[in-house]
Amino acid sequence: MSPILEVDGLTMRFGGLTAVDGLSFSVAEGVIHGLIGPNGAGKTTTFNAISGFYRPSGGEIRLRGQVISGQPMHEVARRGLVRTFQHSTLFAELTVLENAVVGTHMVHRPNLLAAVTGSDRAARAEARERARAALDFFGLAGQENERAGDLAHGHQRALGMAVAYAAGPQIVLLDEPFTGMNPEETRAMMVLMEKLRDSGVTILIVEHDMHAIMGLCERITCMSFGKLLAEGAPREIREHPDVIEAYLGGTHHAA
Ligand SMILES: Nc1ncnc2c1ncn2[C@@H]1O[C@H](COP(=O)(O)OP(=O)(O)OP(=O)(O)O)[C@@H](O)[C@H]1O
Repeated sequence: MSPILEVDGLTMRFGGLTAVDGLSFSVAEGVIHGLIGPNGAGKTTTFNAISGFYRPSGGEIRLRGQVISGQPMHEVARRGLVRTFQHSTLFAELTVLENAVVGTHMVHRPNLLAAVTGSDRAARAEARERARAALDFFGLAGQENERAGDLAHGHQRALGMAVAYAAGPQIVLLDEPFTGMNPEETRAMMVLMEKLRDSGVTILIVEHDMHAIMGLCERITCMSFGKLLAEGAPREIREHPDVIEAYLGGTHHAA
């Protein structure tokens, strides 16, 4: 099957520092694909470039063969690629449902104010329906009216995924979704991700929790110092001498 996402010679420079240096990899449709590497390897920068947060200094990013690099985030989202952030609750003061409604407007109507105030009745009802379906999918249906900031940590993370899912993406980029989770929350989140993948959404995930990454991903890309270091199935990556060396030689150790 042709890849849904292609990163082709991506380069990101910040002044004199090259954070990502000619990185190429592709993500097959319908899989959970991991992007790993020691601290400072360039993973978050890569995510920011793919999702339209940064304009690449060089290279090209393609979604289903169409160039998306250089497009703004809302346009990238409209085309079907949505990301979550490391600290993913969008609006702590809004209710769970209102947060999910904002997710639907990432692609259907980029006007946040209209999203929250709901100037147009039919569109608002439709957005609420999509938002409710997303909350239901992630097991948050009973908490629609709670303030997002009051949710337990694991539920806040699930809400971050529901907000992304409400946008109706073909591929989601998850940035360290297991940070701060206890083992039980991690397991619950892994089940949600598999459910998301099984619903037809491709997942690209940056994560330091090696146990979770190895258990979840069909394929893993490992980068180091901005470059591709190794790529393969979890077992190949776990046993790859360059990967072991990169982790042991750096400040971060694989669990
Ligand atoms: N906006 C920026 N301006 C300048 N340098 C940056 C910027 N963003 C990232 N960098 C640098 O680029 C390099 C890659 O950083 P990045 O955050 O992408 O790595 P990472 O693999 O996500 O690390 P971590 O696992 O610690 O989150 C680092 O040296 C970092 O200091």
